[in-house]
Amino acid sequence: MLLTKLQQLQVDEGSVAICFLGQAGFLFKSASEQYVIIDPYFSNVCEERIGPAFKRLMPSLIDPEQVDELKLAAYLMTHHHEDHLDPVGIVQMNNKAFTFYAPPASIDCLKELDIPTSRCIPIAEGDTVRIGDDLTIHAVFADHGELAPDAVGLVIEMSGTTIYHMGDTCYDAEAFHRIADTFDIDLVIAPINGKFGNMDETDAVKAAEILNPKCIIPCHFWMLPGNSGGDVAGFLEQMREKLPHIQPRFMTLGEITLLR
Ligand SMILES: Nc1ccn([C@@H]2O[C@@H]3COP(=O)(O)O[C@H]3[C@H]2O)c(=O)n1
Repeated sequence: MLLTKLQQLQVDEGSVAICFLGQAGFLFKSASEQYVIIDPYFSNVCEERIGPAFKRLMPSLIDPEQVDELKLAAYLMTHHHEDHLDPVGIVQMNNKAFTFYAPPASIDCLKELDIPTSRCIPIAEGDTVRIGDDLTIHAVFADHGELAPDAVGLVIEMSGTTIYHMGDTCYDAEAFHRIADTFDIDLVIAPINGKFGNMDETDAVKAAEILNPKCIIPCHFWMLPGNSGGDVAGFLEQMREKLPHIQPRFMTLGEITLLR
């Protein structure tokens, strides 16, 4: 149902539809009807592999098989942890007429799932990938520590907009200044869980001050009790007080918003 809604949505030139899938997962649709998915978490594999505190609280609103039917322009992953690279969901995608772009440890996981090498493109900080006329992906800094040394953030340019999905990262003012100097960012998607080295809501506000986007969407909250803290209300309050010129968009699960 959610995907039907997204497919029926008219996206005007110069706009991108952003659909929040929960945790760090997002699905983007451009005016030219290109779909890009990033870090979707479809299953409950974190509880199975890590333990009961990692049981998912929110249902997945999309089936991997349905996503497959969208004929994605790109399936992007910021790193290999299961809530970003869902091995259960990925093997349920039957046709797989799309390419994965992900850091090397993630590519290794895909190969273990028997995804052909021809469909796995490794990316690292500093890489740029152009896909057709209207989609460019830049792999940028992320610091997720020893848990995922090759983790990246991703800057996605599509339909005349620039979206920066920060991936899982700590706060690093110097690195964020470099990114702000390189890209004119419309939307930042920032983790706020404050666990396993990730930024919390205060860090996300400080990052927004440096990156200076038009709007910011918080993510990585309330999905897995063991790994999804995050004070959304505190984030919204701090944004209102400190950065009133930047629009925070708190998205509910399955919500679709238009970025212009
Ligand atoms: N006991 C644990 C706790 C956490 N984890 C993983 O560590 C990751 C840190 O951030 P993440 O990438 O959102 O996902 C976490 C778990 O997969 C794990 O594998 N075992």
